[in-house]
Amino acid sequence: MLNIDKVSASYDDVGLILDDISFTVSKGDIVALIGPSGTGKSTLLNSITTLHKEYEGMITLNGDVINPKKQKIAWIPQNYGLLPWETVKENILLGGTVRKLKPSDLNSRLNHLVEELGLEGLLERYPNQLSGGQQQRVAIARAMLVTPDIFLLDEPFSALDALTRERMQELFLTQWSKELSPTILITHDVEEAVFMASQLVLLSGKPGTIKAVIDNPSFSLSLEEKRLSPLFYDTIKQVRGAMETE
Ligand SMILES: Nc1ncnc2c1ncn2[C@@H]1O[C@H](COP(=O)(O)OP(=O)(O)OP(=O)(O)O)[C@@H](O)[C@H]1O
Repeated sequence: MLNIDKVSASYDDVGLILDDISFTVSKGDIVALIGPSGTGKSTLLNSITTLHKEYEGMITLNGDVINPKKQKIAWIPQNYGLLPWETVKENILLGGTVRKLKPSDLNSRLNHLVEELGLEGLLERYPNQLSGGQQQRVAIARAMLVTPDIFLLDEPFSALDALTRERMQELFLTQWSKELSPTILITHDVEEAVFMASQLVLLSGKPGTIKAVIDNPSFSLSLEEKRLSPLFYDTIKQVRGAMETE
């Protein structure tokens, strides 16, 4: 379980960005963080990865202070985080560095993802030779290469066209459901949040605080029926309503 306990984050030159944020993400949960631009969503993910260190409060994973050298964090940052001097294939394989897998297992996972994500023919290219959507799909492949202790997804599908985006949401959920790693998803798309998350945490204000926490009753529906279900639409309406109220 990922536990975020009374976290208040700041930047030296800017001051307080996030104020007293607490929530937990259990195995089997996907928490969507939604809220206006600048409420500190990415800062919270950066704090969990330990990249951002200016915060008070505690962030633990299964009771231990987070340590990316020991725990496998699959992180898709907003700028994709690809290494420009490595090829697409090398960038994807970086996702396997913490968990030691047999080369044959790693290769079959790689081949499966390359096919599912439509990356055939791009493996020897460098990131600057790819479109934004292609770079984002490489970052998704890297995050999904091995099962992590947690997924941190910062607008992971934002650069994809609408149909690819829906396919990637389904691909992620299908793979995720095999191991159920605690997951935080940042998205500006309410429909995406309700399609993917078991719980939605709404942030607002500057500094960002938690405005509402909404459980998603449509989470357990099958992928085939979810987008068509009244429960799905009712939840989207509920979330929009909560975002609009002061
Ligand atoms: N490295 C930094 N130094 C100083 N201020 C920063 C830094 N990174 C972010 N900020 C500021 O912190 C605030 C929160 O930024 P953050 O990116 O966490 O918000 P966000 O909710 O993820 O926004 P968005 O939805 O636009 O991605 C913003 O006002 C931003 O300008």
